[in-house]
Amino acid sequence: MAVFTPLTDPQVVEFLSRFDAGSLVSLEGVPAGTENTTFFVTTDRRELVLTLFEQGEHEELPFFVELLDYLDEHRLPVPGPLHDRDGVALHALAGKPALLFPKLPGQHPKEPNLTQCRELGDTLGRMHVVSRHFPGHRPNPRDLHWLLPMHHKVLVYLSPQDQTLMKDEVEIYQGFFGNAPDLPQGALHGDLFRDNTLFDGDRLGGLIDFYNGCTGDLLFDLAIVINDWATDTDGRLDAARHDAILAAYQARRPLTDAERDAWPMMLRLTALRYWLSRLLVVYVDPPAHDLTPHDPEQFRTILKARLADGALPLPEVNE
Ligand SMILES: Nc1ncnc2c1ncn2[C@@H]1O[C@H](COP(=O)(O)OP(=O)(O)O)[C@@H](O)[C@H]1O
Ligand SMILES: N[C@@H](CCOP(=O)(O)O)C(=O)O
Repeated sequence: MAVFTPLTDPQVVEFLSRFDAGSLVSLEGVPAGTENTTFFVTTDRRELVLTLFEQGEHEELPFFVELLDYLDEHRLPVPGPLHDRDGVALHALAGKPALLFPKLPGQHPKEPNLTQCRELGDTLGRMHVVSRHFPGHRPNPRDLHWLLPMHHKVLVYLSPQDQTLMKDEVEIYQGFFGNAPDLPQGALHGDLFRDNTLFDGDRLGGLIDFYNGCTGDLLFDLAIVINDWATDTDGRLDAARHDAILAAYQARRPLTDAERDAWPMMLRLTALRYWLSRLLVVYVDPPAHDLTPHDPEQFRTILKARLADGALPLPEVNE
């Protein structure tokens, strides 16, 4: 159960009174969240989601509001936050920063089919076309600049072989990305796993949970998607899902030559990024609340599979 901050009906009634969103009918805590407190709020006019921010840098919340507003204005399927009658989106509730969102339709796909993969690739491609012009700025909090200092913190918990694997990988990324290949930049989701999407059947209802959102290499976002959406249980790439996502993505935004060169390395870097962030949660900085952490091993397996197999050929782009 992940309602870290309970709310009463009168608190929510008072909160809703600032918005043109109708009157409270029901309030339901959402068990699925892992970082923030989420409620489904039904009013006599619409279905909403109320998020209370439990952790993270609260001063970064205006960036997320601007990014979601921007993507919503460009007709991407994201929950554009509701603004009150004075135009303000971000408020405090029960002492926590709070945002109200439209409730988007659908469920998280566990085993996405090829139509869903195409939808996702198409939407991410559209998003990256518009996000290149997003004026905001937030450096990627999980890129190589983060890997470099943070990987030292977990080495002591790893077997000698895994220590070597992690150290060697970070050094290789430093050599490759340190020489700064010229990769297209823009705003990223930063964590676009299946459980941060909602599908209503084969229709993409929305992309949610933008709190890893940042600006940086667009390729980083795409590699996270492929490692989560197109990987089999043994960590190896699933060619059909891989091709469906990448063909649809590239129909919107073909990869540049520099991105094609960097692709195998970016798949490895983003796999290690999650191996490391999950190890940090398990060994170094466990959450205050009692939730089962994600399994770091899954991303070690993915990294080893990318090393053994390399990347699959990128599908041809139809001009
Ligand atoms: N706009 C939305 N529309 C529909 N469901 C949502 C929306 N936002 C969040 N949810 C639901 O709430 C759950 C938790 O939200 P999320 O932002 O992922 O929280 P956390 O960051 O704590 O993991 C999601 O898994 C999803 O089921
Ligand atoms: N989706 C991630 C969790 C978010 O990553 P973090 O670096 O913000 O902790 C996962 O599956 O590990």
